[in-house]
Amino acid sequence: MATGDETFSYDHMKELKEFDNSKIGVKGLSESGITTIPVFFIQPPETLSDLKSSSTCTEIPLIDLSNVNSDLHRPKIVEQISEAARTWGFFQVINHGVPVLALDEIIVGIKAFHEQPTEVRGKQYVREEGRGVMYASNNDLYRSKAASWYDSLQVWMAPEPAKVEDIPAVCRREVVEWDMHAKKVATTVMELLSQGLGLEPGKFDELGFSDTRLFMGHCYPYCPQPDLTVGIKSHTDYGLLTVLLQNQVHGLQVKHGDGWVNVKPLREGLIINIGDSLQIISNGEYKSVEHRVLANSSKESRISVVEFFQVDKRNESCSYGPLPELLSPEKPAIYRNFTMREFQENFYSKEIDSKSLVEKLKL
Ligand SMILES: O=C(O)CCC(=O)C(=O)O
Ligand SMILES: [Fe+2]
Repeated sequence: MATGDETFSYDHMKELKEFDNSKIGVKGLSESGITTIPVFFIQPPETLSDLKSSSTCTEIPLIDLSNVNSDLHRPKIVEQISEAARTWGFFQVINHGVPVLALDEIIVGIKAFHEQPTEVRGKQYVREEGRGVMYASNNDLYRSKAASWYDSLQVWMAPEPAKVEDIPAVCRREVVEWDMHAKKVATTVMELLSQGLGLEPGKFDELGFSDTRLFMGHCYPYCPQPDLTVGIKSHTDYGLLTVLLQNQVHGLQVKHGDGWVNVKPLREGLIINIGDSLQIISNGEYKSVEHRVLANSSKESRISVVEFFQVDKRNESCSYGPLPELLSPEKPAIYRNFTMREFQENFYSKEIDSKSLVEKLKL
């Protein structure tokens, strides 16, 4: 009989370490056929009650990039994309130029990685956040109050790219190619976003917006108790821009107004979102918006491929802040500058959460 003592003797850290050392990830837990999730995955009541808040049936803006190089159509696309970045912080692009084959291959490659036999995967399980290749469950496992139901493969693409031979063979070519495709799309989008602020298209390229690139291949396996945990808890992304591709399994939600909006899987679509750093350097014009992933209740794993873009993280003392071109007596800076050192410290000191960088820098 449960006496209640278990609650008091429960050692969160010990349980986390046992799980981490088992190297099986949540994929392994899911495959073991468990019907109840370990206690350390159970989210606090405030997180759980918010999961029940209704999601509206609106959708994030959809932007067609087919005529992006036409003088006639470009201004309209600039307007659409900057409006989406100002009001939603999230949008989906189609006709972005990435071949359908490449979209399919990266999803298949990441799925294949996560679906290798547990022992094979376990040999590659390593928690080393700052460089090279990492495969682990919950990047912030030891920094968060409760764990979430996802595993990820993380590969640093720049400024110090992981050794190609360290990228798992099942998805090596796909990951390397994806970096190129994601960077191309991000460049196009950044040019449009720059124009949307009234700046030269090449402004963000000059700043080196893609000098730091982090690739992540997430897996959200079936969760037997999706009402007690999350796929990824609500957070904003820290960098400048994120490019995201998902398979056909639902789960991603974006905060809009008081509610959550489901980002429906759209074959051939790429999801783009504004990160905290871009909210700051655009002096609040573009919004970095909270998003989360629900724990997956479908038998098929949800796979997502994410690439984060940021200025060179090695420029530790370099200072970034609202672009002077955007400031005027009517529009003074609303954020102070930050250095990459500060950015890095903030990133690694806490669990992924909401707006911490933006809040911290607010004047
Ligand atoms: O898997 C997703 O759709 C979202 C992942 C995400 O938000 C992140 O990695 O920052
Ligand atoms: Fe995110």
